[in-house]
Amino acid sequence: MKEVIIALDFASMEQTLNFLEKFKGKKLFVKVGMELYLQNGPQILARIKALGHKIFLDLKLHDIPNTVYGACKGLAQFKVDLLTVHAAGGSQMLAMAKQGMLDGNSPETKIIAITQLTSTSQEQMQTEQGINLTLEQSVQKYALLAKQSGLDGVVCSVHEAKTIHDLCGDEFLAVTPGIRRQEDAIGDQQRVATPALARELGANYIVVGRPITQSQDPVQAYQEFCHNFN
Ligand SMILES: O=C(O)c1cc(=O)[nH]c(=O)n1[C@@H]1O[C@H](COP(=O)(O)O)[C@@H](O)[C@H]1O
Repeated sequence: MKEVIIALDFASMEQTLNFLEKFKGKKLFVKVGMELYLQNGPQILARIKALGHKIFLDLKLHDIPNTVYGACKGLAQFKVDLLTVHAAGGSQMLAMAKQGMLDGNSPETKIIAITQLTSTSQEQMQTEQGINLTLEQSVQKYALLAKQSGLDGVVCSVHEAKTIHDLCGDEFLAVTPGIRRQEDAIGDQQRVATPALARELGANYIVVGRPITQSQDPVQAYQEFCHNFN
């Protein structure tokens, strides 16, 4: 299944609902990240769900295992489709995230791990995080850790998607942000790719924010991303 996920990086519920209205009832897969969730709370999830959209809840949880377990157990009630945690939290934290979701009775929520953010370059990773690997190796290491800890996939850039499937299997999800068409501004992203390259390298989902949300015609931009990815 290949789908375009729209990142709803808005501050308010009103802005979000106005944006979604433009799609005239089409069922979408949308991402609620920290900007929207932290200012509007869980009610934003209920509102979006009531419209029939699938939800990727991107909270990038990263804490001690017991705390992440409790957060996931609590978040299970919202029955989101995807949830993010940071692979850097370690194998025990990753396993406890999954366990929390199961104990909260939402086995259908897939948990995926952030490997290296698409805004991180290899040089920055090596100098600031002190990781003495290539970026590709670091992403692979985190992907294997996530897989061994029972997670459903990872967030990575398109450039790492193929090796992740080779290493972890085709069922293991590669969810890829940092998607830009030739004409789009790159902004704060580092490891970017076009939707066509994402298709070619086997990404399961592409996550697209500003090129759609800031577009003059978001519906048309969304359709263009879908067309080029599918
Ligand atoms: O977890 C994410 O979704 C994520 C991980 C990552 O490595 N890079 C990344 O850009 N994202 C998210 O993907 C979206 C990308 O937005 P744009 O750069 O506007 O397309 C944002 O909502 C980011 O929070």
